[in-house]
Order: sequence, then C-alpha cells, then structure tokens
Amino acid sequence: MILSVKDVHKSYGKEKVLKGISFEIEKPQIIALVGPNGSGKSTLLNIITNLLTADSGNVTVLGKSNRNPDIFKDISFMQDNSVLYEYLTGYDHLQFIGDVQGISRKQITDTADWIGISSYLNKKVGNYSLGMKQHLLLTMAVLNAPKLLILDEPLNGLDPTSAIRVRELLVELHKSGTTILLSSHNLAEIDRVTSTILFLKNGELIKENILQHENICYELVVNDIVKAQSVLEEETIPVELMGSKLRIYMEGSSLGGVFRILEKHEIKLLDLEKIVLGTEERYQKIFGEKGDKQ
Ligand SMILES: Nc1ncnc2c1ncn2[C@@H]1O[C@H](COP(=O)(O)OP(=O)(O)OP(=O)(O)O)[C@@H](O)[C@H]1O
Repeated sequence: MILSVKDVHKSYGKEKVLKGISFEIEKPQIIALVGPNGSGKSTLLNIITNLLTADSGNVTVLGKSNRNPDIFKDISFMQDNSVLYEYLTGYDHLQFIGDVQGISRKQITDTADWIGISSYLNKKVGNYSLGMKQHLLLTMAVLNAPKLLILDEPLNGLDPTSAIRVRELLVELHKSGTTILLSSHNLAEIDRVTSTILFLKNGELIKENILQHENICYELVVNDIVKAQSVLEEETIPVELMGSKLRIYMEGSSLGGVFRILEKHEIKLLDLEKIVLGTEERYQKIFGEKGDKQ
C-alpha cells in the first residue's frame, strides 16, 4: 500500500472542512484531487504530509504512520514558491537538500539536467520567472527520487509551454515508478495526465467508481425525442436533452436495456454516439457550472 487515508476529519473553528476522507493508493499511478476553491484540497495534502494535524483519522505512507520522520525518504511535497530564497541560486537550494539527505553532487546536476534547469541554476532565484521557480521547486521535490510525490497546484500560473513541460515531467516520473498525487484547477491539463480523479465536495470525496460510470454516456438521435425522454425517465434511466440529441448516462443500466425500452414504445433509433466525458464536464456535472464552493 503506497498511501492510506482513513476517516480524516478537520475543522477550523465551526467550519468542518474535511468530513471523514478515506481513500487508498495501492499501485503506482497519477491521482488528481479536484474541487472548487476552498473545498479543502490544500488542507488534505498538508495533513497527508504532516504539515497540519487532523482532528481525527489516520494516514499511512508505505505502511508507516505519516508522523514517522522516516517517511520523508520516500515521499516529497512540492511546496509553493514562498519557500524559495530570492538571494540564493537554484543550485544553493538543491545543495542544501543534497546535504541534508546525503544526495551526491552528480545526482543534483543529473536531476537538474533532466528537468531542464541547468542553464539558470547559478542565477539568483530573485531573477527567476514563475515558470523557472516552478521547475526549481519540482527539481527540489524529486531530488530524493521519491516513491510518492505530492504537488499542490503545480500548474498554477504557468504559461502553456511551461505547463506542458511540467505535465510531461510528471508523466515521465510516473513511468519510472513514482506515484503522484496532485491538486489542480486546470482540468484540461489534468485530463491529459490522468483519468483517476478524486473530487472533493462538501468535505467529502465523491467515490471513483461512481465517476467511472458517469465517465461514459451515449447521445441518441431518435424519431420522437420527447417520448423517448419520458419513457426512459419512467424506467429511471438518467437522461438529458442536448439540443436535438438525448444524452443517456449509463449508471448501471445497459445499452441493450435502453434499446428494448425504445423498441417497446416504437421509437426509432436513427443515430448513436458514444461520449467519453472529459474532466471539465464531469466537474460541471458534480459542482455545477460555476464550480463555486458548496
Ligand atoms: N489556517 C486556517 N484557518 C482558518 N480557516 C482556514 C485555514 N486554512 C484554510 N481554512 C479554510 O478551510 C477551507 C479549505 O481551505 P483549503 O485551502 O484547504 O482549500 P483549497 O481547496 O485548497 O482551496 P484553493 O483551491 O482555493 O487553494 C477554506 O474555507 C479556508 O478558508
């Protein structure tokens, strides 16, 4: 087991931010934590990395409690750029981590080369752009070749070129066996990196298996759309009018069952298209158009 989060609760005063969060990561993968502003994503990531204490619940990383300092050999948390010192160079930051964790000079330069920051490594961080800072933070986070890498909004504020590069690096890290847990608002980017998404809503996680069902739907063109909508709804099949098409969310019902209902009511099927919902559409379906805090 790479990560186990069990029944984590956290309140700030009367505000209950996390109401019993549980999930497990069993094998190396990329998992995204998605939710509206203020839904508790940072709170949850800070609790997992023991920067914040939960009111109750348990977190274990590779079988050890997250309170055991030994876990930091195996996990890394990519912090935001407030942890950087403007008057130090990128190399100074990496060397500091190298000294603390016993990482060789060669490993530092190899990692910097791989991330692509070598050309500005000896410049002071005060002269870095936001994208350069994000790349340095990522290099700092992967220096110890972590088994679990946690990132809070790693694509935040990046221009498209930098965002693409960071995304590619995450995919490469995953291919080399690193498990990645990241939070993000950039849903289009998330879609390109992973389809495993934990949606945080009202302090609770929307379970993945429900989402996987909702991920696929069908759009039908029929000769009598009003009648088709009404007969399918009578059979409690979730449908939605999409212009001249009828969208059917499968949620446990089979396509064969839908065809039989239409046939029974003498409704002709003229066209059928399978739709895989992107993260953005799934997000809107769960949180509503605005995705405001609920
Ligand atoms: N130290 C704190 N004291 C009081 N309330 C806090 C504190 N930190 C967070 N909160 C509140 O907890 C809620 C969750 O905040 P959190 O930063 O975890 O959400 P988030 O999903 O990461 O938001 P965003 O996407 O905007 O970064 C918010 O309502 C926030 O105001």
